[in-house]
Amino acid sequence: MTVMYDRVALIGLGLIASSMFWAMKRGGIAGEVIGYARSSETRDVAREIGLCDRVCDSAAEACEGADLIVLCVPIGAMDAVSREIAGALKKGAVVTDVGSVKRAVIDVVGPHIPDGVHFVPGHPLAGTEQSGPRSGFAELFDNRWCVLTPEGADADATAKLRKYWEALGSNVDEMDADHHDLVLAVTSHTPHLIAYTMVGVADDLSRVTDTEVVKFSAAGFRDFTRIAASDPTMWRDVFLNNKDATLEILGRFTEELFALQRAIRQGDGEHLHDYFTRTRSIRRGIIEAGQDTDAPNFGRNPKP
Ligand SMILES: NC(=O)C1=CN([C@@H]2O[C@H](COP(=O)(O)OP(=O)(O)OC[C@H]3O[C@@H](n4cnc5c(N)ncnc54)[C@H](O)[C@@H]3O)[C@@H](O)[C@H]2O)C=CC1
Ligand SMILES: O=C(O)C(=O)Cc1ccc(O)cc1
Repeated sequence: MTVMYDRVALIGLGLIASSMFWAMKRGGIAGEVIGYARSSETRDVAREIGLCDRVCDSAAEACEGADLIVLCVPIGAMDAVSREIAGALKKGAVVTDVGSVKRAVIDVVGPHIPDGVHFVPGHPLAGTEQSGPRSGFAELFDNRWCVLTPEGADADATAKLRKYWEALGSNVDEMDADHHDLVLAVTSHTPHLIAYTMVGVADDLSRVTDTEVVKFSAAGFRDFTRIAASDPTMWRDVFLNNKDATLEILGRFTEELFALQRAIRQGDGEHLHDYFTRTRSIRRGIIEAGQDTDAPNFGRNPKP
């Protein structure tokens, strides 16, 4: 139990912020946690369930005197909240964020950060399809990666934020923001779009009833429906703000899909078999690296 920051401000009180709060409480990592959310309903829920030591009615008030400020709002709201808090940030404070896209956040938040305040962008690669102040839990970040994209930010501020995420349970890596956005386009953003599409296709298919879809959902499709139940605002903002990388990956995806479509039409079993053999090795690689979160022993593997 080591207090790393005397006062932490969480701006936006949804899945990620509430998980951070419970993880901070679990580890005794923050002296005091102050919260703010835009809607009064969310602030009322937070007060009711004891989410944050104090909940403020303005973002600026929540940031007064804070040593660490974490922006936990959808990407599209990052500009507005950083504008709101800029005047309240104390010298030496560290501002970070948890947004799923990094370049766009750096572009909109960076200009509002005053001299003497450090901005170290971040992204915990951990989440669920749930959202809102009641959805968080302390274990969310355990054994998951958190990527920091410091781009020349103060080395001490970055090193301390790294230790903070480790104290929350994560493994931490550093990356260039554009590279982060490309990696996430492959591993998270495009897969979400594909899940949204497949569930949309099932919903559109009038010859198969909704009841049949529910009744006969195989495990793969059930995973798609879970992912496609993710927060619409958050995911709209991800695609609007990681446009180039997502479009590049989608272009490659549709090319491969067309090739598989042709192999099916032409009865080219060799093409299909070779392709599926190659993709199988990716899954095996994930399991060998101890990153299979579905495995019963996940989280009990030694940290890499
Ligand atoms: N949900 C997930 O699985 C993950 C989400 N992220 C990122 O974390 C951030 C937050 O996501 P979640 O916690 O899932 O969202 P959420 O929807 O659960 O919570 C978002 C919070 O922000 C508040 N908010 C929205 N607009 C606001 C504004 N203009 N001013 C102040 N508050 C505002 C909402 O009222 C809500 O309290 C997003 O940027 C997302 O890309 C990162 C990793 C995983
Ligand atoms: O629920 C899932 O499967 C996720 O993929 C969660 C998630 C969503 C967004 C992120 O930026 C990181 C992780």
